[in-house]
Order: sequence, then C-alpha cells, then structure tokens
Amino acid sequence: MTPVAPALPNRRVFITGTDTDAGKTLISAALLAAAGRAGYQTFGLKPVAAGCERITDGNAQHPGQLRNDDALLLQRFSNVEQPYAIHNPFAFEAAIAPHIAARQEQRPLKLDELTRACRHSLATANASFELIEGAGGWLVPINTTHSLADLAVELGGDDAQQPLEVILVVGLRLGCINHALLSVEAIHSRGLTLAGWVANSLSPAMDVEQANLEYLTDVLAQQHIPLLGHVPYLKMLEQAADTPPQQLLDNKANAALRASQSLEAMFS
Ligand SMILES: Nc1ncnc2c1ncn2[C@@H]1O[C@H](COP(=O)(O)OP(=O)(O)OP(=O)(O)O)[C@@H](O)[C@H]1O
Ligand SMILES: C[C@H](N)[C@H](N)CCCCCC(=O)O
Ligand SMILES: [Mg+2]
Repeated sequence: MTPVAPALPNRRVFITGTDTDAGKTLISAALLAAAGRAGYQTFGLKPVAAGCERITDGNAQHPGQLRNDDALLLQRFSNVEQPYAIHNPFAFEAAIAPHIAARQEQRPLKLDELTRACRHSLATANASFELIEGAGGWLVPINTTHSLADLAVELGGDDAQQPLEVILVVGLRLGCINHALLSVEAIHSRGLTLAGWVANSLSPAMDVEQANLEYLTDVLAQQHIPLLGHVPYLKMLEQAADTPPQQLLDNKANAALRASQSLEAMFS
C-alpha cells in the first residue's frame, strides 16, 4: 500500500514587525514560498495598504485602480489565485500612517468593516496557510479607537476557522531590542499567541549584530518564543533611484526566494 502523507495542519499567521520597514513584506513573501514548498495552499492578505500607485487604463473618465507593492508581492507568492482586491481590500494612495491616509481620502477605516472584508478574503481563498501582513508596527492605528492589533484579535476570535499565531519580524538595527520587547508585551497583553520571531538584517554591517541577536534569542527563549530564522542582509535589494517598478518587484521576489531558505525549518 502507498503510504499516505499526514495532512498538514492549517495555519493562520499574522505578521507584525518592530516598526515600519522592519522587513515584514520580505519575510511574508518568504514564508509563503516556504509554506508552498511544504505542500500548503497559500494565501497572503494585506488588509490595509497605504502607499499605492494608481493604474490607469488611459481613459480620463476612469479614476484608475490603486496597487500597492506589498500586496502585489503577496499576490505573486500566493499559490491560490485571487484578484488583487481579495489580497488588499483597503488601499490608500499616500505612503503615510493608514488612519491619516484614510481620513485624507475620506474613506475612514472601521474595525467591523475591515474585519468583515478580511474574513471574506480568507473564506474566498480558502487556503491552508493564511498569512496576514499588518502595516508598520503592532499598534499602528486604523482610527482613533482601534489599531491593527484589534484586527489581529478579531481574526483569531470565535468566528475564526483556526487559531491565529503572531510572528514578530525584528528588523536588526540599533533600538530593536526595546522595540522587540515592547511588541512582545503588547502582543501577549491581547491574549494572542506568538509563534516566534524572525531576525532580519537590515544593514550589511550592524555594529555588534551577533550580540544583539544572541541577547534577544536568550531573553525571548525564556518566554518560550523561538527564533524561527535569521534572514541575512540581501544586497540584491539595494536599488538605484531610477530602477523601474517592475524590476523592483522582481528583485523583491528574488530576495524573498533567497530569504525563504532561512525559514525552511518552520515547516519541517
Ligand atoms: N534582509 C534584508 N536585506 C536588505 N534589504 C532589506 C532586507 N529586509 C528588508 N529590506 C529592505 O528594507 C525595506 C523595508 O522592507 P519591507 O518593505 O519588507 O518592510 P515592511 O516591514 O514590510 O514595511 P511596511 O511597514 O511598509 O509594510 C525594503 O526596501 C526592503 O527591500
Ligand atoms: C507607509 C508605510 N510604508 C507603512 N505602510 C505605514 C506605516 C505607519 C506607521 C505609523 C506610525 O507608527 O507612526
Ligand atoms: Mg510591508
């Protein structure tokens, strides 16, 4: 008899970071790639994206559609095919704090609408590995009462098909120890589970990077938060100011594939 491979447990992960530009999108795309290789049906969701290009069809009567690079990369690395709006239900043009962009564009964000849209996307894709990328750090607001942390709680709540695990991306730079420890406290204070953290080297030569890494590894291990992987600085992500947008996205995709090698252990 042919042995039957055991079914992979469904997973829903929420990717947060120590700050904006910590590397959440790079790590998210890498995790989608690694999960796909492990046999998962993968789907990446960017609930709120601030910082979009307007794609026009040449007709001055049509306003065009907003496209965000993070969401496009998550779409590219999802092996369950879905239209753009399912990957990114709320898109704003300005690359600023999302609640301010939403206010400026007179489309205020509301937690219940955002939650509904995310649940719709997740149900439509029906993937076995669902990845949700936040924006900025853990407590980035969506309005004056709620933050993306509240969205993470909603997506891990009673209506959820499976429990939600948070993964913290620590962008290795001076100051990241404090940001990482604050983020861990804030994630735990919401009663959410941290599956682990990923160390992401943001500079080719951070002073005493290894000592920072070892300190965080030890201190977080005492709280039973494992290091899931360390992604090195990837020179291929350095771009000239005049690099065309499609080339930028291709470079990010190549870098994500490289980064996924450092995260393979999460799926073995
Ligand atoms: N390991 C790395 N090596 C080199 N450059 C990196 C690395 N990780 C991230 N970067 C660069 O740092 C920048 C920020 O990365 P990324 O877009 O993944 O951050 P983010 O946390 O998703 O930000 P946001 O809050 O806007 O979603 C990008 O230009 C990316 O190419
Ligand atoms: C535009 C940027 N790249 C991110 N999408 C949004 C970062 C919001 C940070 C808000 C803050 O913490 O002050
Ligand atoms: Mg991002």
